[in-house]
Amino acid sequence: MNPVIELQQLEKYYGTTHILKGIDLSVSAGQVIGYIGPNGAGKSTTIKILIGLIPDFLGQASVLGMDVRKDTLEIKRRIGYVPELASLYDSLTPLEYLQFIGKLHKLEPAMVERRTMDLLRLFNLEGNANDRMTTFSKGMRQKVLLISGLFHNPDVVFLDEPLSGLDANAVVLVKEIIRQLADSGKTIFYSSHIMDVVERISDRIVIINQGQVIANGSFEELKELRASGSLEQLFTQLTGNDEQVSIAGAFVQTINQ
Ligand SMILES: Nc1ncnc2c1ncn2[C@@H]1O[C@H](COP(=O)(O)OP(=O)(O)OP(=O)(O)O)[C@@H](O)[C@H]1O
Repeated sequence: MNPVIELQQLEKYYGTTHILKGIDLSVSAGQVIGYIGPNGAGKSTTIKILIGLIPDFLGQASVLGMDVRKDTLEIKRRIGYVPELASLYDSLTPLEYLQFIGKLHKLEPAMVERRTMDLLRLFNLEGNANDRMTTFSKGMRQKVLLISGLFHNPDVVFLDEPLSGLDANAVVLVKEIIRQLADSGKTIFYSSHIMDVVERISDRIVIINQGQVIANGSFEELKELRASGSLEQLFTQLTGNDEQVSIAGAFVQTINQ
């Protein structure tokens, strides 16, 4: 089966800073890929390249067999993207915003209205459908972003920190949505810092560090790299930051001086 997402020797410079140093990755349909790494490792940059937001990179990147440099519009039609920082048109209401998203995807207006209300209700936001989003909490905004990224039923979904700001019930709901989307054949590529979630819902976990893939496999396979119990422990060991206790001690000592 052809890969749904493929990266070959992906490199990215910002100015003279080498951020991605040759990422190779191949993802099949129906997989949930957890793409993790330390702050600043290049996760959002990789996602932005895959969705066509960053065209200047080296190497090859394709989504659904299409070149992300050339087939930008067709790719955008078939993917969903939930960005890292809530960049919503705040002065709109969720109803207005999702109608706007529906128009961008050329969806039928009556269906857009019906789907909007149904999805807002499922996220407990039906009472806020006509409120300006300037008044929304972080989690409420994140829910609207999640709905807008999935609204047009995309084949491939890119989620950058999708659980940011969500309460425990919403986290469980989003995890289940991700699982059920993948079970129905959709491909989910997401980054997150919440290791126990990544551990539980990913078919494959890809860890990047200093611009390179340092681990790529199921959680069971990754565990064989080190004799550690959890993904959190494995992550801190592999990314060279397993001195958090002494760093925390130094931090507290510094503010006490
Ligand atoms: N537009 C930009 N111009 C210059 N440097 C950038 C730009 N965007 C990102 N960077 C740098 O590229 C590196 C990777 O950033 P990126 O946002 O991809 O990291 P990330 O892995 O998503 O991090 P986080 O976990 O903190 O969200 C960082 O060092 C960042 O400072």
